[in-house]
Amino acid sequence: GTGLPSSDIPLKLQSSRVLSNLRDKSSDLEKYIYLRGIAESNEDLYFATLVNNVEEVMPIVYTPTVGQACQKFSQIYTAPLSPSRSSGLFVNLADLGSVAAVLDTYPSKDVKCIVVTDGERILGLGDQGANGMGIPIGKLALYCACAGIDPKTVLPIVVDVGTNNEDNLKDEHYIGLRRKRERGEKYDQLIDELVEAVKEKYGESCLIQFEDFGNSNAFRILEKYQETSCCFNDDIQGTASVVLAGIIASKGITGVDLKDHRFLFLGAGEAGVGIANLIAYAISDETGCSVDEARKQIHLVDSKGLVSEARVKSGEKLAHHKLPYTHPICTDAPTSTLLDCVNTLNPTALIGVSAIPNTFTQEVVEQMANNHANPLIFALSNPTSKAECTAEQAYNWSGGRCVFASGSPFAKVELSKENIQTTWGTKNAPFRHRSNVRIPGQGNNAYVFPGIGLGVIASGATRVSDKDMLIAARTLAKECKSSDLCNGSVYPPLSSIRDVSLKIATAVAENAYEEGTATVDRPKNLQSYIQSTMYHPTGGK
Ligand SMILES: NC(=O)C1=CN([C@@H]2O[C@H](COP(=O)(O)OP(=O)(O)OC[C@H]3O[C@@H](n4cnc5c(N)ncnc54)[C@H](OP(=O)(O)O)[C@@H]3O)[C@@H](O)[C@H]2O)C=CC1
Ligand SMILES: CC(=O)C(=O)O
Ligand SMILES: [Mg+2]
Repeated sequence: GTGLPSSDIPLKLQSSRVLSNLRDKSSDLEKYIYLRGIAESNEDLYFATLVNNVEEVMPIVYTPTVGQACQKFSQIYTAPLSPSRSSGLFVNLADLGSVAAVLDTYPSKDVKCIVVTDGERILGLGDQGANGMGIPIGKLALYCACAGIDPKTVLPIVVDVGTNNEDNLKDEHYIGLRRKRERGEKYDQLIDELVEAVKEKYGESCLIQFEDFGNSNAFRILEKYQETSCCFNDDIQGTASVVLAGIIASKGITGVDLKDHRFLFLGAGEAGVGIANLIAYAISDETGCSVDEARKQIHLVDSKGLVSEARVKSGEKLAHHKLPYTHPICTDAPTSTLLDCVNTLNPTALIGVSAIPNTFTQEVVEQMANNHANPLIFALSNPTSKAECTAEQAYNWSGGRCVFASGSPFAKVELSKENIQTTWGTKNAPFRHRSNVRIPGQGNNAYVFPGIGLGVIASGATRVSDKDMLIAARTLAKECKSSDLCNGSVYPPLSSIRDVSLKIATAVAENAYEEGTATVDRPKNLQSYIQSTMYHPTGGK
């Protein structure tokens, strides 16, 4: 005998048992812990549960619950004594000089996809140090579930260089280095050694996704490795792609072309500047104007106010990534508050990536809705507790007329009849909301990074380009159908994510062949080939 129970329970049945146990748990964190246990003991069962119930289970393994799990990561940590696939790999400052040997401790040898964080900016929750491991684990779970990347080929990494989070430093259970963050040369050396060791061990086509680094490192690291290694920064580039997709798709509701929008961002960090740069690139690609010209219709607000030429002239040293957006603003125009900026700049789209909740106030949303028939209101900060406003607020304050998207999921909103204004839509809009139900789309990079990764891995691409992000955005936008738009969503349902990922992957792989970065011979039928490489949790003893 096998020593296993005698009845051979099919995976589907096991998975429905997991789901019913999950529903019995009293908190989301309990659900997270329960699922982590299953991931450790029965990978196929874990993925079957996630793949078949993505809308219900994703908010547990990913945002918002993963944020809470990171904050409690040291308390709930029960991983085995040696690194395992489901618990990831910690590369510490003390490993400088021997990072390759640390990679050798990982059970999988055929690694194709890595998500790495240094834990400094975990969602909108700030520095979580080594507890940030929840993020690479969660992101890679989505690679496997949403794009069929083989779980045997993924590697979650935390680069532990210390933390400035005092609560962690004081916590006796904290699993990370108990010191302040390394900011000097050793930091750069450690990242460099990791990138080189990955290439050496797993090859030039092993994909590295940089995730949730603080912005003083994120932009630098991306610039340093983008042209020489197979990598991208998900917060800068993946986010940009998904948001651009939502804006393109929103034309189906608003009738407004991408090039005719005026954008105002709350937040001028990785997500803000990443999105702004890709929008400008897309407008330039569509209209033939220069990227700098396109940037003139984009304004950013940071923690000190509107990013502008006046701030540079006053001697303020603005971060490098903000400089392309230091536009001249009429000096007597009020810009002290977000509401002032909305009045002065008259944006058609308001995009929140500040991690500061409740900043899209009733006045701000009402002003957007006074100015435009269907303003875009994207509250993209994660987790839910950091969202600039809720779906319900955005819809109610705009009389149901705004196009809303959020970083973390919000439930559908049913507007009371008297709260729906009849003046929605513009004469160009091919589609207008007709019902009082809104299903807000999730403007989260999870819609694109799995598909991009699948395309890169399947073609053996050795680089990830900004064009890949543009292509992924356009592909995703096409997958948003009128059945989605009629509920107010600018994204397809998450239940179709594997199909969406396959399409994104095919487009990205095609681009790798065009750009000459692919290393796998081009198959005759690219899409069916990529589909044939996708992992399906099938179980079996
Ligand atoms: N939906 C999605 O897919 C994604 C969502 N995000 C979310 O976006 C948020 C920001 O992430 P990221 O850009 O990487 O973080 P960064 O730290 O790089 O940037 C944060 C930005 O917000 C600004 N900011 C801080 N406080 C205020 C304030 N009171 N008013 C206006 N602006 C303020 C900061 O200003 P300053 O520059 O002056 O410090 C900075 O420009 C997070 O919550 C994250 O979860 C991120 C990636 C993907
Ligand atoms: C979604 C994501 O990557 C973030 O909030 O950081
Ligand atoms: Mg992130």
